[in-house]
Amino acid sequence: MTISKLETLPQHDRSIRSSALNPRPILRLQAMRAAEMAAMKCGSSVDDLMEKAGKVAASITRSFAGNMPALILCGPGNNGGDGYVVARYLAEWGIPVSVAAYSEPKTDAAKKARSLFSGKVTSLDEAEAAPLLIDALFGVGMSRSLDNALLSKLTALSKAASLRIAIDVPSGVDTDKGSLLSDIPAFDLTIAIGALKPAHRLEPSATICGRVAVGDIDLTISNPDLIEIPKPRLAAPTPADYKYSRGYVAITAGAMAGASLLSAVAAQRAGAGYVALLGGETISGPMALVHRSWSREALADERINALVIGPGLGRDELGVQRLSMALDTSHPLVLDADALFLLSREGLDCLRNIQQPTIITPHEGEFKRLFEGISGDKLTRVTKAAALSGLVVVLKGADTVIATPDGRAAISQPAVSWLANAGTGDVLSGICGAMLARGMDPFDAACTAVWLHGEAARLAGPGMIADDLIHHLRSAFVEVTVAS
Ligand SMILES: NC(=O)C1=CN([C@@H]2O[C@H](COP(=O)(O)OP(=O)(O)OC[C@H]3O[C@@H](n4cnc5c(N)ncnc54)[C@H](OP(=O)(O)O)[C@@H]3O)[C@@H](O)[C@H]2O)[C@@H](O)CC1
Ligand SMILES: [K+]
Repeated sequence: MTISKLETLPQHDRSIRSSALNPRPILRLQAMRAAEMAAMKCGSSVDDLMEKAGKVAASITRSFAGNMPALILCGPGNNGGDGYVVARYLAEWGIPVSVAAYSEPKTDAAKKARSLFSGKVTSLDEAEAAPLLIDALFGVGMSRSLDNALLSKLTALSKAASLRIAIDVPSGVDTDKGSLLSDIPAFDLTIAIGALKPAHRLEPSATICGRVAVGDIDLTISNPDLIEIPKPRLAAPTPADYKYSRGYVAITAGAMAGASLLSAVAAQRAGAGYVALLGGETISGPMALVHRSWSREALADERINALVIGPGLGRDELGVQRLSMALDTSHPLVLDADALFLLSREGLDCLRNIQQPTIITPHEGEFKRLFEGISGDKLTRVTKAAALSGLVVVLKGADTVIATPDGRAAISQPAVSWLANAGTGDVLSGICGAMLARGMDPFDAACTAVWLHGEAARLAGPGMIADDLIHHLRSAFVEVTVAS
């Protein structure tokens, strides 16, 4: 290749700096029904969809459980219909299968599916336990708690089984809220029909679901407003990059040295080219960390691409002053920890002048203090909080939910429970800062940060502390880094 040809190679594409591979949509009941209707407009009947649903569920079941004899519990609606289709396929494949019905099928599609299954169907009372229990009682049409007789039968059959699989959602969860309508047993695998639902990712139902596999039934889902936080792809620095082009993150120090240091080192390990601790001269840390005195001039530095404030800030007068000065800048912001405490004390009105991209990362307690009047399930609360505050809200937890003021939202895959310890939130805010500083919009920045944080925790494993997260952030980074 000649030099002139080399020079005409495409420039570094900024879009690849933050692209994710096909996020998986999460469909609430209404969106699920809409996708079903859209499929029908394109020529699929409910029978077709049920056939696909049952076939893919049977196939996933066989991969998961092998030839284990199965007992399938079928309800009156289309979830029960899926169950009859699963039964037909498993029987065709030579797997011993018995079916017990809660009641006769009530929908046309379920009646047809029932009629095509040539095996015996007993009443639920007569059902005998099998090594594999398949729950096709109720799916997204579950409208109330299970009656006591049904609940105790389900519990007994579940205890007697070696493996438990739920079709679409476990019978007894609220599909949109992720709450439990009854005290149901946990499953080893849930086969989500067509797409994930909030119940597969929100607690407590996410835990009840066990592992989740999505059974594809060829639904077309465009521009979902709710997604699962995807594995990101981050471009490696190019030869043209230099420290400031990779992002300058300023971390505000304060009363508690360790927390702001954790946040700063996390920002460094999350790829920021330049990280400065403002106002934390006495704090040690890596030699590559820059220490700058707190001053209006330092804060006004136009090279700053993201300002993190809150970890270790303190709740005293100094903290209040620093927060107020930070809010007066035009830097993209990450507000966490003590900044959130002070905001809840001073009132959300302090945020009225904020125009720049801003992420807040409360845990449940901070969220409740900040948004006192907001109630409901986690997804609803975070969505309302984002609309009310005009900020990207990251409500942390085993099921972290991120929402934007314009109504988009994302839920994480279940996080490892070892993450519940001091300092892990400080690390997350530093990673958020690094992602904002590399120019991502705040929703993508928050999603990427939560993914990297969760992956670092998974890699760190049992007994991890916040410092270990920073160490494992590098390995998490390796997994998502693509050549530029
Ligand atoms: N989306 C798709 O594209 C596709 C979806 N498919 C499948 O359809 C499922 C949704 O089916 P669905 O709408 O018929 O509702 P479903 O969950 O079977 O339950 C409704 C029935 O249960 C009853 N019932 C409710 N709660 C109860 C309780 N506690 N105790 C007793 N009864 C209770 C309720 O009675 P009612 O409230 O009307 O009195 C009604 O009779 C979905 O999850 C997926 O598996 C695929 O087949 C095709 C493609
Ligand atoms: K079910």
